[in-house]
Amino acid sequence: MKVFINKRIPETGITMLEEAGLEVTIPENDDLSREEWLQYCKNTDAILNVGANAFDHEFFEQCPIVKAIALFSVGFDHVDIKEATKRNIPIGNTPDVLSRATSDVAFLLMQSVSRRASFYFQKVKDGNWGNFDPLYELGQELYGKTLGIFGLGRIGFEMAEKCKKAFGMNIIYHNRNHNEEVEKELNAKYVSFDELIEQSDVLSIHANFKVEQSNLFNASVFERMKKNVIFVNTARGGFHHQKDLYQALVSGQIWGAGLDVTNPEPIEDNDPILQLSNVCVLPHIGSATIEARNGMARLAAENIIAFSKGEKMPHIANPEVY
Ligand SMILES: NC(=O)c1ccc[n+]([C@@H]2O[C@H](COP(=O)([O-])OP(=O)(O)OC[C@H]3O[C@@H](n4cnc5c(N)ncnc54)[C@H](O)[C@@H]3O)[C@@H](O)[C@H]2O)c1
Ligand SMILES: O=C(O)[C@H](O)CO
Repeated sequence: MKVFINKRIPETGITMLEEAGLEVTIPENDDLSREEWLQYCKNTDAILNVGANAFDHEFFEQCPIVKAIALFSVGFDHVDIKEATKRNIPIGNTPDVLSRATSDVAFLLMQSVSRRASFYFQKVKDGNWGNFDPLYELGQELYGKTLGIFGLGRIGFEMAEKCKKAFGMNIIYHNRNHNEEVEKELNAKYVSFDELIEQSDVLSIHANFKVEQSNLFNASVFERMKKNVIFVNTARGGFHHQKDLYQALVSGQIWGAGLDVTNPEPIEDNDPILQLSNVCVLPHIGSATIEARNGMARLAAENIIAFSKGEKMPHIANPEVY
């Protein structure tokens, strides 16, 4: 069986595939245009995909030979799941192995913004250490504050747990369903969306993205948040309206923002948000640790190998395919 991988992944995954007797193709140039990428996809049985290439109507029409797709990500918002399922194509993903690393980044962004760390680091790099000033660009402490989690799944839980342990934060959450275990374990309280945005001192997004939720966090939501709120998004940039977020930050309607994901991605070079002292932006590095990336490679390879043996993929985004 032929497997196309569009970008090199940790060796462990490639070795697993080769030892399973699969024919692996990885292009020399791994920065493929859409056309080049489609060309490779047309000639393969299975795809191990790194990145946000859209598996949309065009893809499924042009690549009828593809029988299985293993994503090198937990998120699958770039895949038309209905269409894949209709065509009996299992879509594998990589849950759990990146939850710690991604929640670490949410925690890091929260702290970086609360103490203006990236702003001050830039000043030092610019040779502008500055004099001790009792009133200049002060941070705020997180002890005992309220953390609101939007989407309390695997990553949201780990973020809530860290914030509880490190800062004794009160946890409120809004999710598709109640999670009684989490309520008991972290003394977390389920709230409505309105309560979440009105009561949080830190609001951290961890839901999986669907296009219907584009720009859910927009001007009308930012204006109802607390003035001291730190807005953290490590889920998908599509959840927030980038210009409305800028306005809310620059007008002091909200206190700060930590973003590992932006809208659009990559962020535009001239996005004025990059000039603000109350913002920290990272280039989508949630899962960028050796441990998480090795785990992702292993899970993605397990998915492809299971498929090649006629077995169910063990980590799957569309279990209804079986
Ligand atoms: N920044 C990164 O590098 C990075 C890394 C990994 C994952 N992610 C993102 O994080 C997301 C979450 O990953 P996970 O493993 O925790 O997923 P998960 O499925 O375990 O958790 C998502 C939770 O969000 C809830 N949810 C979805 N839509 C909602 C809505 N409209 N209202 C309320 N709750 C809603 C779901 O019920 C679920 O409990 C991924 O889908 C991905 O987009 C980003
Ligand atoms: O969803 C994920 O796993 C990350 O965002 C990497 O794409």
